[in-house]
Amino acid sequence: MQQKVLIIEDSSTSLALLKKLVERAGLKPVVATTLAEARHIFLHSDPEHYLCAIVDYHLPDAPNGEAIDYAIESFIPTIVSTGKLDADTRNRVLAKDVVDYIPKENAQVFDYLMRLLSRLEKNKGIEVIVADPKRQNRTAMAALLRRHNFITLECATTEDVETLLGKHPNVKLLLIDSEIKGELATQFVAHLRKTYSKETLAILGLSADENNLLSARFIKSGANDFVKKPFCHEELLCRITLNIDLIEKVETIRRTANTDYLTGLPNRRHFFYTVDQYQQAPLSHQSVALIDLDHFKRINDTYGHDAGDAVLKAVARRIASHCADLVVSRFGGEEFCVYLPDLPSEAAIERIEALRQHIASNPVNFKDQMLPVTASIGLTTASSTNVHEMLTRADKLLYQAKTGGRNQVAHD
Ligand SMILES: Nc1nc2c(ncn2[C@@H]2O[C@H](COP(=O)(O)OP(=O)(O)OP(=O)(O)O)[C@@H](O)[C@H]2O)c(=O)[nH]1
Repeated sequence: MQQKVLIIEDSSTSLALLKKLVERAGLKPVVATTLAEARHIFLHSDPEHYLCAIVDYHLPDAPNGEAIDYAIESFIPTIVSTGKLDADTRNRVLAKDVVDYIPKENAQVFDYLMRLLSRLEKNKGIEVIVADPKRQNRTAMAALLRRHNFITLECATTEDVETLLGKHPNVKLLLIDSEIKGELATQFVAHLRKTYSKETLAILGLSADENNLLSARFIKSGANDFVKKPFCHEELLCRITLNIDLIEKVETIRRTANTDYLTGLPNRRHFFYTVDQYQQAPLSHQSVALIDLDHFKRINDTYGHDAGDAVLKAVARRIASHCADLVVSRFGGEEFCVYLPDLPSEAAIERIEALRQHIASNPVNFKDQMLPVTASIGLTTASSTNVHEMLTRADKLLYQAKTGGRNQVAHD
């Protein structure tokens, strides 16, 4: 379901701009020009359907931020838009439990709002651990993070942090107080870094300690950042966003570097990395299948390059679904590779023969034309710790399958 954004705004210029921005972010704007109208609209709504509200500080029937209180009380993460930017208004806005505030009618700020909306959307899938020995601190911090749509997990000891990290592989951020119970906080951060890299888990140290050396000690032990208590919410959230943005950028780069751009399958580089991971443990069986589409040039020549691309994508999907438990890769051009760890030879042969039949019996629909596709496959079941040796054997067998008439599996 498309997420909604409640906009409470009486200026028609700002309203038009906000609506456009919300739509551009792929969200559905729901508009009210007064607090009364917002109450009416929201009466039959489910807060769960709203990503957030963007609320004007000053409205005809709510001149002093009453609409902000209403949105917050309705459990919607609330962003305030305000024409006034004086310190008093800013402090009054931030004293309410808002996500953030944006000054109105400033093009750069609207760019910031776009990023904020996208962040709120992404945060819904991000788990954060708040590790602090004091329950009151934990609760306040978790409430602040939930306002930004993060999923929060709380604990008081280093032992519990490790248990939570083990149970929740999607945790991207750990906020750890220097007074955490258990191990010394900085030592514990260094210990965590043996398992969790800076690119997968951001660790942010917090401390009320007057000792100025603590920030450096946290960072040298492997923390991504440090914030001194008492902290300004705005600064803390900026730092959290910076660190999480960085983790996501690294994830994107890693994904791109390991994925074939056309089919979305893992690429050759990822194949070798994954096989290497499997080979770290002793394996009683290993097989490698090289799959090459037959007369693929003809498809390009007859139906065009787009048709060729569509066939490659369709075959990739079939291989991926048929071999979901195996290591699959597009090696390049019209060649794919499947690595079968721990499958006895007979089972591997059966599996790959079934894949060949699956490809051959499902022509690809391209613009309502059914394009027949077959594949020749070379399969070696002679296990070796050197996967390159196995690939050379599979390649020779593939050649046999081609010269033997195509649309067949040749195995040793
Ligand atoms: N559409 C499309 N074509 C590609 C892509 N990569 C490689 N090709 C084409 O795949 C074709 C491979 O042709 P050949 O190596 O002669 O092999 P073939 O026609 O499949 O013949 P056999 O393998 O002998 O059955 C070439 O025409 C390449 O241009 C791609 O990403 N998209």
